[in-house]
Amino acid sequence: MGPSGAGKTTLLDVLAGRKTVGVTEGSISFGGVAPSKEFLCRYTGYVEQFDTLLGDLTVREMLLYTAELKRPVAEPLAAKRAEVDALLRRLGLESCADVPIGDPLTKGISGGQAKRTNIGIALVSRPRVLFLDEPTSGLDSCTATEVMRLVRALCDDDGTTIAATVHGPTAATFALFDSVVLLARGHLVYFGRPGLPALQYAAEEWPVSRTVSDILVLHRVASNGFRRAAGASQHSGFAMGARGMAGGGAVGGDGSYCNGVGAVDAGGMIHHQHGGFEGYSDFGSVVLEFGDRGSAGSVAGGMAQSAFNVAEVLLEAVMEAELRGEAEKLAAAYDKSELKTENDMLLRSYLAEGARGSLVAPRTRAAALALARIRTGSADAEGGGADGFAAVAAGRIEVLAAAEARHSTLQVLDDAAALEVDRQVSKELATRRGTMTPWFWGLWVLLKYRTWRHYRSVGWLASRIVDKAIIAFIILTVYLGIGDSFEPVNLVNITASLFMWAILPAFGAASYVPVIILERRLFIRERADGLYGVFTYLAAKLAEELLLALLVTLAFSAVVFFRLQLQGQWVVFWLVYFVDLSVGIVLAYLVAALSPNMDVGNIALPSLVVTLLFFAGQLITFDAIPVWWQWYSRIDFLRYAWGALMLNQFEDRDVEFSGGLTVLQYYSLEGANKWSYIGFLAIFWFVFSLLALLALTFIKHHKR
Ligand SMILES: Nc1ncnc2c1ncn2[C@@H]1O[C@H](COP(=O)(O)OP(=O)(O)OP(=O)(O)O)[C@@H](O)[C@H]1O
Repeated sequence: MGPSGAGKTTLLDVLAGRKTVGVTEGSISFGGVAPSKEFLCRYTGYVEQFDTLLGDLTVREMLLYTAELKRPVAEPLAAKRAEVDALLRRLGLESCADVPIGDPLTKGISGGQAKRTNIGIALVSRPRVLFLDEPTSGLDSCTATEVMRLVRALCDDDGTTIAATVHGPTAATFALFDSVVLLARGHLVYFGRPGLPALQYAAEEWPVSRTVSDILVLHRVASNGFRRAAGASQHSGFAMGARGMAGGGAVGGDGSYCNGVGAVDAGGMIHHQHGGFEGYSDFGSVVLEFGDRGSAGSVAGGMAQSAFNVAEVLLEAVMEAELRGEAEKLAAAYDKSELKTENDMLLRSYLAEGARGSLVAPRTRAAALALARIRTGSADAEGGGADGFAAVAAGRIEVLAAAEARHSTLQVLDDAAALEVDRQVSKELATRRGTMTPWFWGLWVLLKYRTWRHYRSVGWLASRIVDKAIIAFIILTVYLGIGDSFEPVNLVNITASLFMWAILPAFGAASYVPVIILERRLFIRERADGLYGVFTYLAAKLAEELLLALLVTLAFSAVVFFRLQLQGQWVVFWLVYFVDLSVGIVLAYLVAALSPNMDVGNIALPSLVVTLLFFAGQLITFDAIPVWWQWYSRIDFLRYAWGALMLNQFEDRDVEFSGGLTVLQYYSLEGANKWSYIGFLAIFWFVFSLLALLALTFIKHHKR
């Protein structure tokens, strides 16, 4: 927890191995050892602050898609379905299971449902650790509490370790956490229990001004009971109680705190016996009850009640310190505190215990601390067993906590199952594979869920067919029947029609750029989640596009070739068109992978294609190109596409064209082989594919 910019997401990213920029110091241990990238991909889940879902899938499909990619291939589909159904039930998503998720423009599920779907995605593979970045952001307080209760249940029921960032939790939400890391400007200012203990710490250790007076009062009330608090406080006039505390009462003061609800007399305090206050929980909040003047007994009559959110007080205090440029002071106070000494001891104990220690970590801090003393061989504990422990407990830890700690200790030491868990975790930590499924399975799942859905989407299909249909229509109507006329006046028309046929797929490829850029956030998340590798992703994208391109090019090339009455082989005419379009698509992917954003991507590809036009051989013949530009013509794939079409048209009838030169001589194509040219085109496809693969793998536009 911490104010905006405190470093919450940064801390989470560092822990989850998702930080891509900056220098990180220190070390991170999972189960006692530094985690590998592969372990983090496979055995941890990360729910980002913003939704990264596939809008055209339903909630159930989204979870099943993830399950098929993240759970073992050997597991039958029925078992995966059952797991997804159980998750839907658990996450309260049954009512919207078959509703398409939607996107900002097409309303699908609600914000809370989307958040729960994201959590479901992270849970599909039953991760050891679940990271949640502001899981409650954008949700109303009721839904937020509901989501966090669900998360708490995951921890309680499955033993999943949860690390979540929260910005301004409700009292109820705050109470769900076992411990809180409070950050300010990237510094750790508190690490311990939430609620009153945190308040107590703040009151004692933080050098803050205004808020501290409130904190102090509360702290005294909390730790010493009302009697002493009343005596000490000149600030507040309120009656107060917290569930689980010794009692409640009205505290006299000057009324400054109680918003004019009616203060009791200064210095006066009356006990009241109103037990069982409606606090949200032991540590989440303190309930303030503003009573009638001087009459705490009449709690029922005319009483105003207000919940005091400890998280809010802490945040307010931290923000105040930040505003005064004193965040470092809070951090320094923590560094010197007894709390830090205790935390360090706990940490050493967990590290020493490794996987077993962290998995069987006791629930309460007091118990954990007692355990730590035993584990680290503290003098008190060396007395042995329960007695030794009781000695520790007698000092600073309550007897109840001692019993709990002893129980946990016995569990740690005696439970054979813990050894098995230990072994299992060690195996997981040693994993060398970031993804669960082989590449061909990943490819199949991507095609099954995403491509199949695209192929049923009119919008998706239209964006890939209509442009080619329009071009084919124009070429058809403009150049109709010119292909078999070898009159000198018609030769330019033929070369021009072939030129247009060769270059337009490259221009049209601009429409494939957004696919990669718009999906970038999803791709990064799914890759980091270990759903698939870059090769699988690229292969799926290309398979999806090339299959459609195959059908579209077959249809349009047949109509154009025969209606224009072009010469040569139709199969060459089609093949050039198909390979040319494929090169354009993969070039678009390469440009998209290199482009930091849509603006750059949109301008980059058309600009590049324009430069290629100049050197394709039709606007200026190869021999006429200045020598220092000829290299560019050699690596211009459009030159080979158009060249192959020209060779197909004229190789059997190379008529005189200009200046005593035949067509192929004039365009420097004489002696060239159309199949070699098609082969060159194919090489471009492979080279661009490889470059796109490298760019997608190594270029990280997403800085976090
Ligand atoms: N320990 C640190 N050392 C140096 N810089 C840090 C540290 N922690 C965070 N930062 C920097 O502070 C900035 C804010 O961090 P971050 O986005 O993690 O904050 P946040 O608490 O998640 O904010 P918000 O609530 O607005 O999302 C980032 O530029 C980050 O790089």
